[in-house]
Amino acid sequence: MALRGTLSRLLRTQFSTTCQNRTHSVAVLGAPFSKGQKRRGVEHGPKAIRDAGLIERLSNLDYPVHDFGDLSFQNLDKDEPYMQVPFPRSVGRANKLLSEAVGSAVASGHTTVMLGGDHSLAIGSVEGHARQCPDLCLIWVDAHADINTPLTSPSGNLHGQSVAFMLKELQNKVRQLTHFTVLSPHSDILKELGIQCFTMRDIDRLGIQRVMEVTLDHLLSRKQRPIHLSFDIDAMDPSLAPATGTPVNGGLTYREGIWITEEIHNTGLLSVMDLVEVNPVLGASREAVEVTASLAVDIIASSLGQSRQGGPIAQTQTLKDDTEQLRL
Ligand SMILES: NC(=[NH2+])NCCC[C@H](N)C(=O)O
Ligand SMILES: [Mn+2]
Ligand SMILES: [Mn+2]
Repeated sequence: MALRGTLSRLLRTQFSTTCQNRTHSVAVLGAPFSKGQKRRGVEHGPKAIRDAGLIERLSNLDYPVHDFGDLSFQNLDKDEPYMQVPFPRSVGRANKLLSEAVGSAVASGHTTVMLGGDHSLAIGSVEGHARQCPDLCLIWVDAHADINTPLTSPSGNLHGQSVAFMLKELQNKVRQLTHFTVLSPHSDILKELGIQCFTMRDIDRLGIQRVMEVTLDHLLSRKQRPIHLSFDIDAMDPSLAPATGTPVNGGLTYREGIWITEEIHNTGLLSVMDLVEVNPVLGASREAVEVTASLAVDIIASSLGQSRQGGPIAQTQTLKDDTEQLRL
């Protein structure tokens, strides 16, 4: 009994250090995959984001950055559609590979950044993360709720179904995975499932500051949980992120996007983030592609603590300033 007690304490300690305190090092993982939808080009997302200077930008922050390069996804000769769903086996395989890669990056103690690729990759990314950190919470920033099923999907594409797959697949395996927040258009099913959701109208009404306050309170007030941020670049207004497959007018402003990521960074709980749906082939010009990719870099860097002035957010400096203000 005593031995079992000690062992389980030891395992608990290991588990909690794996899933907390994760700003020591960053792992970057490219996932050049596009078969969660039918348009070509989104597999070049990781290269476009790296070419826009991601690694250099992250290196200016305070911790070591490990670029693990791109996963290599094999092409399957035979991958017949399932109902309307194209490439079901390719998506399954890619996500299995990604799940393992994300899982081992998290287990090694890195805050992990997954560069997509299309948003079907969140299935594997969240699964790999959840295996290590079963009590994670998920923040989904997107112009779409991605909660279609093969029956309800207008396109059949799996990148519009990732959240549905997570709920279905993971609810038995990872029972605690009930803490979701989606920042995206309203959907009745989200309400029915008790998933908190903020639409652009909510953001207009409440302001992004209040929206993030309520979101983080909902997810973290009872318990500090590791955060999985799944950021679809199409959440940003198409004037800022034109090179993407399913743009929607009236998206987030630059400052709203950065506010979201700053607030997530400030929790100190970001554990894994996905940055998906940058499609360099769909940009109308080279400039459109560069603008989109460099916005992706800004979003990632800000999630990892880059201040608006460029350097890391100096926590101690902020504290000191506050104290001095109090003394005055
Ligand atoms: N990850 C994305 N960009 N998803 C777009 C989904 C679009 C549409 N709702 C569909 O199911 O096909
Ligand atoms: Mn989307
Ligand atoms: Mn999406």
